[in-house]
Amino acid sequence: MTAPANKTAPWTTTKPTALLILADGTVIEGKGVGATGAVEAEVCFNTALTGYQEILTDPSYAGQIVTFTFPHIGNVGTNNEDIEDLTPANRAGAVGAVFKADVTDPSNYRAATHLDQWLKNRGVIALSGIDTRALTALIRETGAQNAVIAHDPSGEFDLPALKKRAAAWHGLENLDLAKEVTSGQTSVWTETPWAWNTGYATEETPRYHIVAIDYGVKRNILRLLAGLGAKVTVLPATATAEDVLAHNPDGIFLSNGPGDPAATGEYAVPAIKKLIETDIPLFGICLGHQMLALALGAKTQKMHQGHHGANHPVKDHTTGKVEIVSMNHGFAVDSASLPKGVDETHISLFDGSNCGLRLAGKPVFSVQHHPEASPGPQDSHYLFRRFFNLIREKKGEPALPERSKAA
Ligand SMILES: NC(=O)CC[C@H](N)C(=O)O
Repeated sequence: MTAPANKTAPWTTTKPTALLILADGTVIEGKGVGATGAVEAEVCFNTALTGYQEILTDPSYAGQIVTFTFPHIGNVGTNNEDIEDLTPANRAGAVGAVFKADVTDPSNYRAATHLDQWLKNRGVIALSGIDTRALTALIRETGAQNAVIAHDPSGEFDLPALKKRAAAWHGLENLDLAKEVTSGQTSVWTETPWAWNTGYATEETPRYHIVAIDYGVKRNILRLLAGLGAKVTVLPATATAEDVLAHNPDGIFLSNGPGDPAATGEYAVPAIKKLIETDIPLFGICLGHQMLALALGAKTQKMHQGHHGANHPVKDHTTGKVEIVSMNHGFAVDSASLPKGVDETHISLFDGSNCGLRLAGKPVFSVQHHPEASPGPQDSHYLFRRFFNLIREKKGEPALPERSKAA
């Protein structure tokens, strides 16, 4: 396969100001956007049609460069609301981005900052003007690639040195990034929940207490938990089972997050093992799902190209319903390794891979996809209600319908 460089693009009649250098030495030339410098990361592609700001600020993208298959990125600018990492100061999220079209001036009433400036502020290096279809096809054929993305407005690059860096980068396997992106301190989530997100009227006074372990949690997860009537205490990734139980929670939530789930085996997995011994309802999303599977004795593995998009079909075996979901993962739970007593509840209809599990006889379940969306369809919001119903059941309260009229 030839390099998907687009050397005839108008801005490259002089020198390219940004490069994407794959570990195999392929050099893709483009126009620099955002921060300058060079960084090693894994390149993946995301097929969502909307939500570039939420995608770029999803802490699960730490250590990754996102190639957007949607060609026009930046046209609605950026704002201060569509940010998914918990503390903006952390600036956790993708380290690089690849766009097809040049970034235009924003045209949207919510736009506060031009994408170029916003990427600069966050330290994200991007390049535009390449054939993203060809790059996506290359990733689909050869798998997610280790690479270096480099931006220098002078167009002066030390190519041999950058190629060396790309080839030498260790990749995401065995890499623990959750500890790096966690907000790192105990806090109570206070942002006002968005009632429209829940399908139910927001409860005025929280009736339940949920402890969320932050491995790189997305804001919309916390909003949805709060919107269903919970006070949410956020604990750092390294919280022990004792730290969690000291808060006397009605429910425990394991968040999404970046890196290799198997690399969290020293702190997260042992804590989760203890937490599932209690009878407290527990719900995990994405990295939280993968770590729960590890705690139950299953295995996780690196995927070929991963799932990154907002249009993936997933089947819920417990209801027979198909939901169109938001996805962002490069590792997956090996269904064949699920031990007895652990049921596979959801599968991807793209490749049959595991997308959910539940522990027989315990109020414990998790999913691989992103029911909080942001961005993406809200088909899976019912999973939050499923979690709350486990809490309600334990308290002797009647179950809420899983699906509101809107869902
Ligand atoms: N969104 C997530 O939590 C991602 C989980 C994990 N880092 C993966 O890539 O599979």
